[in-house]
Amino acid sequence: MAKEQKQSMAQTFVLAGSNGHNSQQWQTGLSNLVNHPPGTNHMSRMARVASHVRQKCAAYVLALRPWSFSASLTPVALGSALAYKLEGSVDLVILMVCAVTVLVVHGAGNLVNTYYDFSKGIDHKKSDDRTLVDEILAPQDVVMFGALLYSLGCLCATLLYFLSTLRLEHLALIYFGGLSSSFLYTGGIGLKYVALGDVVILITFGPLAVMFSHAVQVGYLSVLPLVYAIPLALNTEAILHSNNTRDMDSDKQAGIVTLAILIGPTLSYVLYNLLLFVPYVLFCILATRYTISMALPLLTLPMAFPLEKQFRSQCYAKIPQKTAKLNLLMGLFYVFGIILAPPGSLPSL
Ligand SMILES: CC(C)=CCC/C(C)=C/CC/C(C)=C/CC/C(C)=C/COP(=O)(O)OP(=O)(O)O
Ligand SMILES: Cc1cc(O)c2ccccc2c1O
Repeated sequence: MAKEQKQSMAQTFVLAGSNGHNSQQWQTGLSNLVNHPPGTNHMSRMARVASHVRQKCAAYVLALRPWSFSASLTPVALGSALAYKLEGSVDLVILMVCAVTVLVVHGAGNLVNTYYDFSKGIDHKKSDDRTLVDEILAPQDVVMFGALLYSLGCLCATLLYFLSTLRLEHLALIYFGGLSSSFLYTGGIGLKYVALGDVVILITFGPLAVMFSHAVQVGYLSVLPLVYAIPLALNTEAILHSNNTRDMDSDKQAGIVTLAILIGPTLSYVLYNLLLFVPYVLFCILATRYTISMALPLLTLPMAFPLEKQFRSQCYAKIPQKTAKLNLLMGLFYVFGIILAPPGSLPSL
């Protein structure tokens, strides 16, 4: 094979990697490169392979939409903080494994969402999620990656069974509840497409995830984490609601129904404000009635007002991402508030 021919083959591979195209093309390019074509500089070949592996890895990480991960990390931190207050200590290994479990199930849910939104023609060139629309990854890559994450989640849940004293049936109930919600959000019956996505998010990213993280630490199920999850769950739902309000027109065209479509733009604005500001009202009540450390999340109020203003002006660009940033900070301050509360000062059931 002539040297120029091999170089053009390598270039095809470069293009396949950067534009995406399909994984078969990428693999063909890769095997051609690693098959040591004579006359090609070994180091530059290796550098190209390394660069493409890096590009592919970056594509997989971006497909997970990591900006949304605050939504699953804050409830894990909250559940562990509550366990710390109740039991006086937390097991850091359990905390880490629990965080990875919830994170990978969330990530898998995002991939299922990417796959089904694309196959139903809901995602388009102007969508936030263009992993498949722009051919950054092939649908088969997304399916395989999702299956890998679900398997990793099951492995972590098994590890948690051995690390925690929580009964198997309780652990399995919450874990598979989270796993099925993450799939059914867009897969199977597709709860998102029949205006039930908001309920799924409120439950999974709120009570379910907080309860899971609390239960693996203390070894039993309790209703306390469900109550503490309320302010955080409302704020997390604000992320999704802003997302759905932004996508209202394209979702309508695609023939799906979301809560934002059902209630229209004006009530959507009212709902976004409720989801954004009711948690602050709850923190004010907790701070004045119980302990001042519960006022810590109020430090994020200056971030909430610009979001309200941006939503009111119907300029929805990046509102979900900005709300997710607020979610992370509010969640962290909430957790610190709980940790710093004097013993016995927090409301208990
Ligand atoms: C308790 C355990 C073990 C796990 C819980 C783990 C969680 C939180 C699972 C929830 C997974 C889930 C429902 C993911 C869906 C994520 C989501 C809201 C995607 C956004 O979907 P769209 O509304 O289509 O947004 P885009 O328009 O940006 O695609
Ligand atoms: C991608 C994505 C998008 C969202 O709007 C989310 C909202 C709440 C929780 C998770 C979300 C998410 O993972």
